[in-house]
Amino acid sequence: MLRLDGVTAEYEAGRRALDGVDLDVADHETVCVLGPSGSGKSTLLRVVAGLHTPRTGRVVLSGHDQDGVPPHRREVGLMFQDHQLFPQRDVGGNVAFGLRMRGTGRREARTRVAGLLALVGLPGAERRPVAALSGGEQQRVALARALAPRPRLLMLDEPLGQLDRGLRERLVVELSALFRELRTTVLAVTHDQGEAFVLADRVVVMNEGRIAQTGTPLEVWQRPASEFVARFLGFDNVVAATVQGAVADTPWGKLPVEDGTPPGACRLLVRPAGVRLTAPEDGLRCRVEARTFRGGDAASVTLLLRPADGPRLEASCSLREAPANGAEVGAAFDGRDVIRLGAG
Ligand SMILES: Nc1ncnc2c1ncn2[C@@H]1O[C@H](COP(=O)(O)OP(=O)(O)OP(=O)(O)O)[C@@H](O)[C@H]1O
Repeated sequence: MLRLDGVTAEYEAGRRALDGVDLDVADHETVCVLGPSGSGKSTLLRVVAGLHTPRTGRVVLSGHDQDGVPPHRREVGLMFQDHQLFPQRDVGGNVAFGLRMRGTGRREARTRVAGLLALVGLPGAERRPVAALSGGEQQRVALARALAPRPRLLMLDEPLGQLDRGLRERLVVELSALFRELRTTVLAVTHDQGEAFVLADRVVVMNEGRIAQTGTPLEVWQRPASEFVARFLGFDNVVAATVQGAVADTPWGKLPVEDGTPPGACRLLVRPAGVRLTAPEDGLRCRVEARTFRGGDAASVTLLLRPADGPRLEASCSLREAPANGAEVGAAFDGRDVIRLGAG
């Protein structure tokens, strides 16, 4: 459906916003682009939409090279962070805009607009002026407008950026169901990992204009390819280590690693879920330095452990088992959560 081949893009000569990006998006796939601010996520969307001309490389949509094809001929829907609604039209007029351009009949347009407004949590808002909407409401109207013409490729830049948490959580689940139902191909930029996890068939993590890793959300969370990806996902237990056989020598002592882990000096990630609490004498002896509550159904607590030697260690445990601040505990390690990271 979409292919980028060695795409580089620059706003100023010599400073690459995209640097040799290769990416394939299959029909009906939802791909989420994640990455820190300035890593090139928006530029990627702009290049695909035809709003920015790449310096080198190709953008191919449904087998057609898009070189020289203007934005309105690309059959892509794009929703920006700053949503750009038409202030002089009411909500219904905004959502119906793309439908009118495509000659959709009045009755069908009305039904579809009503359905989309209900979906984004603004049922019956057709006649409201957009100037009277809050930022979050405007964002929902922009989303409905981008969805209305059912574009073959829908691109969203932080689609739920300004909404409050409860609404985001509800909308993201509905969006994911909607994308599946409409069988739209989606390329979405988000900085919210939870959102990417729900929406994406595949995530692309970007760093300084390059793709640092791509894979299913599970693959990327379970096996971050590099220290950059691991830290971007919020993992802090990353240390220098030397792997030999089924053991890694680390500042926390000798840790088990999975069979087949390549030997040698490397950076090593210990996922907090793989740190099990024991009696102090049965593991690496640590003091509990801080506890952070993570809500949700499977309420869990992140513990910051201070070993006598070596850097601090994050562990997670259930609320019920959480030891008190200052408690002495032991830490034991599960080799399945001890991961050798690649360079880069
Ligand atoms: N209009 C512009 N003029 C000059 N440089 C720009 C322009 N837009 C983006 N850049 C630069 O290109 C690089 C990539 O920016 P881009 O907006 O694609 O990143 P991003 O990952 O979308 O960031 P954010 O998450 O903050 O939106 C950055 O270094 C940025 O400073």
